[in-house]
Amino acid sequence: MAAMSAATFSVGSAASFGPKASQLPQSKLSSVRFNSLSFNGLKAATSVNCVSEFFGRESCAALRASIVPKAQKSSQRSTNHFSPQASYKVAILGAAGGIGQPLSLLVKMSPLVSDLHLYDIANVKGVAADLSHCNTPSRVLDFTGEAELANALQGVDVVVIPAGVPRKPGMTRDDLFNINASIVKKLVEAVADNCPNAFIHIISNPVNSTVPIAAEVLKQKGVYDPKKLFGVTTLDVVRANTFVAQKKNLKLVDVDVPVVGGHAGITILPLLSKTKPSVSFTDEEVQELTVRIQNAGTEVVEAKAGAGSATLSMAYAAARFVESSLRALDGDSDVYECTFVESELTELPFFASRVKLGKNGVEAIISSDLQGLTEYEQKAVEALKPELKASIEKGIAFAQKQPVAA
Ligand SMILES: NC(=O)C1=CN([C@@H]2O[C@H](COP(=O)(O)OP(=O)(O)OC[C@H]3O[C@@H](n4cnc5c(N)ncnc54)[C@H](O)[C@@H]3O)[C@@H](O)[C@H]2O)C=CC1
Ligand SMILES: O=C([O-])CC(=O)C(=O)O
Repeated sequence: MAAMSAATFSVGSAASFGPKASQLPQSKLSSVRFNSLSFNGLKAATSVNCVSEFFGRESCAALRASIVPKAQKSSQRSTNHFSPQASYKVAILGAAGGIGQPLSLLVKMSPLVSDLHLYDIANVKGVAADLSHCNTPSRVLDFTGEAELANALQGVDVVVIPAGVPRKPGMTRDDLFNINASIVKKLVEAVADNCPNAFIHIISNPVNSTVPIAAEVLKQKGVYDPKKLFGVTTLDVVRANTFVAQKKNLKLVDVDVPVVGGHAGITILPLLSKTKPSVSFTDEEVQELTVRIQNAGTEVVEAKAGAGSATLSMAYAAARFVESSLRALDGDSDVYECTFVESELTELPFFASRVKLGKNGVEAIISSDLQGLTEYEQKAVEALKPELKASIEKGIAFAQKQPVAA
């Protein structure tokens, strides 16, 4: 156990056992890199099994063998091992919450993170103390309350915002607007003042409105860069991949389903016809899978019966999006994710789709995803637009009614 927890591996060392990223199918890239996070301290044995899906048995045997000597060596160190790759600062605002805590743990495992800033209005000190004992590269700092918010954001490259209230059974995401709109507005004002060049990942619901609020705040502050503001919709892709793999009996790591539109009800639109690997669905399967993916958040809210909404799967999805952003910042030119961004793909000002990420944020919006759709998908794109438009306009109107202090 001690040896395992002391094992230290980097993305680079895992990758060197198998094909280069450019040799892997596109659909595998995020998962490869994301799975390799787990080499940086936790669950080494399980991860080796998982990664053998990509790297093959021989490579994995070599990898497994190499765990032991590295682990033995590193167990003699008394302090954290700082990897030369770890160079990015990540701030999580709402870090003590249901999403914030497991997300902080997953980001703590990233070999690309040098500093992890955990901010919340309460209870974050203990979370940070606990997390700081993990012998992975990043330094963990805690910040409590508004007075410490500016410090939490100094020099930060990626800001993740899961702050706000979650749904209870019977509520829509829009029912969270009255509380979460103000929370997001305040936090993004601070981001604009303290780290205006950071990538901003908005998790707080309703994402279809909170992202437009954030954009408006950044515009009012004169620092809006549409390429760096993201609504996190990765969980919709994660769910679509899981449900499709289960339904069609496919290997999970192979499956990639783009999900477009927004992040609420019918605005969540999985493009099943674009599933990779190519797979055919009956009309009934399309209907059943689409509805399940659209209602997956509600499925969790109901199962939790008043104790909140998705936290663990959301943390997993958000950590994947953070890692993808860090890889893009680090110069990886092969990073694609679905996300809700300013877009010209439709007549709406914001739309979720696959984008290519680069050092400066969104490098390209993958417009081909909206071409060659089935009739069902075309109709669904048209059907989601009125609701998405209303949510976007609601967010913009809210932010314009309460302009930020200069
Ligand atoms: N984008 C997506 O796919 C998903 C979004 N969500 C949303 O994420 C949000 C958070 O969900 P949970 O973590 O489950 O809620 P939670 O209630 O467990 O945690 C929220 C945290 O935010 C903190 N907070 C509240 N006001 C704050 C402020 N002004 N500054 C900093 N921190 C503040 C709270 O103290 C708490 O620690 C919700 O709005 C939820 O709807 C949840 C799942 C998926
Ligand atoms: O359903 C919710 O309220 C939380 C959420 O956005 C999701 O799980 O997709």
